[in-house]
Amino acid sequence: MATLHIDPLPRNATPGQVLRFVAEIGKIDGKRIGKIVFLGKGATVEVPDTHAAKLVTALDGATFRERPVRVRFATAPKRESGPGHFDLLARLLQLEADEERRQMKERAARGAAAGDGTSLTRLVIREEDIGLAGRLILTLARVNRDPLPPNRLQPGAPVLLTQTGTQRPASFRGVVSDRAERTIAVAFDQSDAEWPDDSQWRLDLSPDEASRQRQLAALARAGAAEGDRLAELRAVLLGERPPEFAVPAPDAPPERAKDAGRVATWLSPLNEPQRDAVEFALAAKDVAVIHGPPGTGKTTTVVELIRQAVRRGEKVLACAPSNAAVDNMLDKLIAAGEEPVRLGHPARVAPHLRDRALDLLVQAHPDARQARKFARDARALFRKADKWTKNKPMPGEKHALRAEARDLLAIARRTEQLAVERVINAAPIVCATLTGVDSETLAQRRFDLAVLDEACQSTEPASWVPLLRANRVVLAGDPCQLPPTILSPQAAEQGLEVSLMERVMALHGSAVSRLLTVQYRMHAEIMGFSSDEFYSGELVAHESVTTHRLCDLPGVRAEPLTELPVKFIDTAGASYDEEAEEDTESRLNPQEATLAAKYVRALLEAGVAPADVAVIAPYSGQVRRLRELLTGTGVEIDSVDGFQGREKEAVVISLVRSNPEGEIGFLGDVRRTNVALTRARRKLIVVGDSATLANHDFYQRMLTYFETVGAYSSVWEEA
Ligand SMILES: Nc1ncnc2c1ncn2[C@@H]1O[C@H](COP(=O)(O)OP(=O)(O)OP(=O)(O)O)[C@@H](O)[C@H]1O
Repeated sequence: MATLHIDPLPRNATPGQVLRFVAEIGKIDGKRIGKIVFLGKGATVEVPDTHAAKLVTALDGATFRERPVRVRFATAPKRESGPGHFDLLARLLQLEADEERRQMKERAARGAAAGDGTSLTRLVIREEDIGLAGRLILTLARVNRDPLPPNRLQPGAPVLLTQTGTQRPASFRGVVSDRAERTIAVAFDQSDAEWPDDSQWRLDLSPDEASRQRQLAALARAGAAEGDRLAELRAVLLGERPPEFAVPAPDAPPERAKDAGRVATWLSPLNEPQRDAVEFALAAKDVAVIHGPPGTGKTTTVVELIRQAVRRGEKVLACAPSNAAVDNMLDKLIAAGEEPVRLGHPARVAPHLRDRALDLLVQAHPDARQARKFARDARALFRKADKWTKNKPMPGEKHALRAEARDLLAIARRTEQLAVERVINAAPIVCATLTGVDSETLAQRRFDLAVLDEACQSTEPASWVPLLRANRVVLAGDPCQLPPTILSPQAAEQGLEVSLMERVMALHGSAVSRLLTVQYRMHAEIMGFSSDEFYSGELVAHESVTTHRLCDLPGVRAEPLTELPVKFIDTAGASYDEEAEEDTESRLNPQEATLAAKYVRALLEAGVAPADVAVIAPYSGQVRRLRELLTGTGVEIDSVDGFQGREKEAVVISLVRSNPEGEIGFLGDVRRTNVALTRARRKLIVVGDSATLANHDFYQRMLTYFETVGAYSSVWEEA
């Protein structure tokens, strides 16, 4: 097979479309084309050697969705080398920062204070508590105890708490640690600050400037590196040097096989392609990529890889772009018996995993207890020095006391730092978000291996933050699932949307990657559309899931709803019109929400456990409406982004868009829909308006698929 590179393509092009394009224009039987190795703003496609030259001639200059494409044999796409590349990324980060500020200003102007969901006003402090490793936790509520209005202050969000109604308002930076219908809890590092408790307060979302600074610093270091491991890794990741893999010498004794990545004892039951991927990644001296469609066990494989690396005495940095994805990996590592340390603010760690958070582990360490004692003693000395006002102390005595207190404080800080180092040094696995790999905590510490899960959801600048400390890197992800969120269209256009993983795959293709294709999640009919559309029909359902149904679960009644794996309910013609949500820019569709909620209740009535059901909507306005409708059911309701990497037995999707103009907004990024459609194990229910959706080829094909598998129904039949 030869490999061709086609670009540029629209970001929402699907593998199915690209393969059809190659087949039609190149006049070649679609079955003869191999797979798509990579798809981003360009595509790398495998084609038979005998047809390769002919295809390049036919396709080069042909138009794909009205834009001409360039087609050539895949060699490293040209990038500026070294500093040029990193300067460009730094400029794109700056564009993104400018756009973020512009949008915040615009929202503030439009929403005049609380209306845009980024602020909560008229708050009072209801409770004070100490938690999350000695932090002050304030629980705030509305003065009149009303429910909080819709807002974007999610747990983990950085916020600014400001006193209102005073001349010189105090303000404090914190992190949202919990949220309920009427209260919001915020964690503050300054546990001994003065809190005027009879005041009113406002909370504002504040931009995460620290994360951007870390990325800029990482880019500067990566660009300037010379003569060290970072410079070598950079050369491979920019395509200036081919990646190297350890190969066993033909006459090497069996015990040397592990040098080439061979695994003697498997720690979990992986299938053959997953084992091959682990060994391939262990043999990589620079970089390896593990990619595959939803549910093919990328995270499962990465967890085995990390454990095998640790068994070889290596230190591993396990990262992902979001807190949810890091926790997903952490969860699996803990379930496997590992004891990783999780960096980051404890409020951003899922509550059931917080005992692995660095701050909490340090707090329990004997050195840290000693440090707290030194700090207490120092404060006592300061107080003593301040008290001597009546009886005149000996000359210099106050000064000496203060000097002693300062020395003690310095010792306390060093002792605390030592405790941090000891906890981290004792852990072979450190987990963090990409930009949570902070230099203050990790100091000069290096890792043998950095693993980046959900790597396609990260921008390249963020990926360089952990790479600065790693000798080798393994990237795992799926270019057909969610891309990074970019606010600035200009930055996206100039390349910020292309993840490091996509770029590396485009550069080195299958020489650097292993593909997983057997999935362990979805019934074959749930999988079918996604497989044809995004994965050239290559996705295979493992026999343990091919025909599994909801009614096979204990306690679930057998009826059509639980026996059939897929159902699409078409709301066309029923006037279920979408609306813009008041106060935010989001969308909702109230009647569609009611219909989706009706199906959720029917599933629960049939005996499906609430924890096994999820409702997904692409718009946060609809998510909020569904949460209201399903309060108290225990069913999880979230946006697509909140579900990437996860699964449920039954999933109900509300597609929301329904308008006479046929506008589908960001449903147009079909990778988002791919994620939504591939979360269900045994039952997928989709509610949507075919009259709006069918204006778009992708959704037209989705509707045809639902018809083919007998899953199509109209809301009129349901009434
Ligand atoms: N070899 C295997 N044998 C049995 N079950 C497996 C195997 N590999 C993965 N699974 C199961 O398949 C499901 C999906 O695995 P995992 O979450 O690792 O996939 P993923 O590729 O990371 O998914 P996504 O693309 O959604 O992030 C999980 O329930 C996992 O336990």
